[in-house]
Amino acid sequence: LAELDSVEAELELVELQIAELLQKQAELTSRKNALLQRLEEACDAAQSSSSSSSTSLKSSGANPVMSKQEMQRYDGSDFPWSKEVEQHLKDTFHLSNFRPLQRRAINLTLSGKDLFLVMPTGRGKSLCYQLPAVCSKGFTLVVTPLVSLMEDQIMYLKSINVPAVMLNASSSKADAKTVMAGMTDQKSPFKLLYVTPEKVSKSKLLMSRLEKAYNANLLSRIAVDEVHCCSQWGHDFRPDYKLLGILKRQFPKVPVLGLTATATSSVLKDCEKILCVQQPVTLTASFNRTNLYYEVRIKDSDNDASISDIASLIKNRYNDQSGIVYVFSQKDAESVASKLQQKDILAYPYHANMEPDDKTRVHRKWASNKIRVVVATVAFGMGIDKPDVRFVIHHTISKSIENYYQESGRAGRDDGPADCIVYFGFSDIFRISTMVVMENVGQQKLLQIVDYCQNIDRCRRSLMAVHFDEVWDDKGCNQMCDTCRHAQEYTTVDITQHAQQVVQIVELAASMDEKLTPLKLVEAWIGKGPAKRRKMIQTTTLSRLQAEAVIVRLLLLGYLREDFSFTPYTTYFYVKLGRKAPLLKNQTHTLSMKMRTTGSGSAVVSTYWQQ
Ligand SMILES: Nc1ncnc2c1ncn2[C@H]1C[C@H](O)[C@@H](COP(=O)(O)OP(=O)(O)OP(=O)(O)O)O1
Ligand SMILES: [Mg+2]
Ligand SMILES: [Zn+2]
Repeated sequence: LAELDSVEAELELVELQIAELLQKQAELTSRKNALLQRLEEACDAAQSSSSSSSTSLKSSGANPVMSKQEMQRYDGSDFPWSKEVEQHLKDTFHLSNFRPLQRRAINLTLSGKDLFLVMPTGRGKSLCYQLPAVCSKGFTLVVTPLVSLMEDQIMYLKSINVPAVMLNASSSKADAKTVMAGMTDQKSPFKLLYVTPEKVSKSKLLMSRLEKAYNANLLSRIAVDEVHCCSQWGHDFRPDYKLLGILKRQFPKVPVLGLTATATSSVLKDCEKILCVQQPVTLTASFNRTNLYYEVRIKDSDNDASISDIASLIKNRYNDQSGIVYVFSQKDAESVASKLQQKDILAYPYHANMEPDDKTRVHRKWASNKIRVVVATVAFGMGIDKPDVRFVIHHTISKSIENYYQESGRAGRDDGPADCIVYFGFSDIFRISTMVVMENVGQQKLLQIVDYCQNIDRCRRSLMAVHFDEVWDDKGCNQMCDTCRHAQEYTTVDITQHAQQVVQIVELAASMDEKLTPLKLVEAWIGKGPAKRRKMIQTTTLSRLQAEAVIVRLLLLGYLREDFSFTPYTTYFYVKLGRKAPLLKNQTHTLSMKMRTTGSGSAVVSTYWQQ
């Protein structure tokens, strides 16, 4: 029986090793593919003539239906409509330049192509149908999921003297009648008609008017905003969007333009089918915000210098500039704001529990530059569209990379340089972990952002890109993240022995039926625990920060894992051995991690690894 046990243990070990190798294989394969893609792209660029060679690289937004050269033609301004387009950009929309892909999208749709446009939020998708609408005969039909979005757009268009109307469940009979009549009026009393998908699927009257307009060549274009709502795979499925295929079937000559910020290719494929558009050109703007500098600073739980660090950044580097400091809780919002105030910084707190009037007041003051800094929870989000935010500092990590991307992305909307700095503290991981414990993939997502913070193997941008199905190579970063900027200062350290020590402590605790919080684990290991325990374990020579870093690494890699325990008042996070822990018993198994050798810049990071 004992022999059986030992064979089974060995078998388990082998299986783990196989799993590890398979994972490594998958990683290498995906890196190989990314490199092959780049090579193909480079060859493509070098090959100037043949227009038959086509690529289908999602990362560069290219299309199987169109060659690269053909596509580039649409970046030009030698189309019959180009003069008019430029004119309206400046005189009607009061904008000086196009943002990436806007001109291409506008030229494509004005050429009559069916087009899917994928761009991150706030990058300017609306202009890509509003501007063509103004330059075309007749009107553009815009399908939008929410009446509030419609109202916002119509208010904006009225303010710049572009006539636009809407039809939805709450339109009055008289309004609807005027709109219906206007649709076939050769003088085009409006350039854009906003409707809900329900109107299209339920109103025969609307369809009959659209048909008349179509026959009179007055239906110039169909824009389907938030097009991912068509697909059940998307996160916002709307049943009425499923019926919008009728538009292309009835009005085949009218170009369709689908717009979304959701980039998944399976969703887009689904939308194509539902809208009955065949092989649309798909333009995917990168989610990479090249003007943002990403940086992670280590927060020392022994001696939290983050507040004074933040204060000195605000006073020196961001003197007189606008920014946001995101914090974990309402309590933190109050306390961090008041600590900053003590350091003579005019910072106001903002959180969900404030009176609506107070919230509006803080937002207004900040938007009009009367105050420069808001210390906020994530409640400060919706409707924040200040262009000149120069810094977004996270006093505590976000709960996922997607959240971090959105929150930090409020910086630099004007395309000017801006900084996104996150303070990464060991104990914060477990504060958030117990908060998201009920969410389905909460832990998984949290570990991803922890990996983002701790991983200095790779460019911060490329770690983020994975979440948007993109490949941003490290060169594209242009040293706009701290790992790329400080690549010289890193060294790879063998942490096998450290890992073995940690595993021993966890095993010892388990044998004594003691539950270990991460804090207790660190303290035991650095020799700060009760004397009795200190005798039984091997303490480390590592500093506290280094010890924490190793433990986080072991959690990320699966040598340790979390174990939650609920009381009526709170949730506890305990550390247990992970499924990979047995691998450390194997003599040939080694573990290493990259560490920063000497600190530069902030005093907060300087405590990393002394060689
Ligand atoms: N070329 C440009 N130059 C400067 N600002 C621009 C340009 N194009 C658009 N904008 C501004 C106008 C808006 O205030 C802001 C957001 O545009 P908008 O079209 O509403 O974004 P969007 O539709 O892509 O985002 P969402 O996915 O959130 O709907 O960008
Ligand atoms: Mg939009
Ligand atoms: Zn980088």
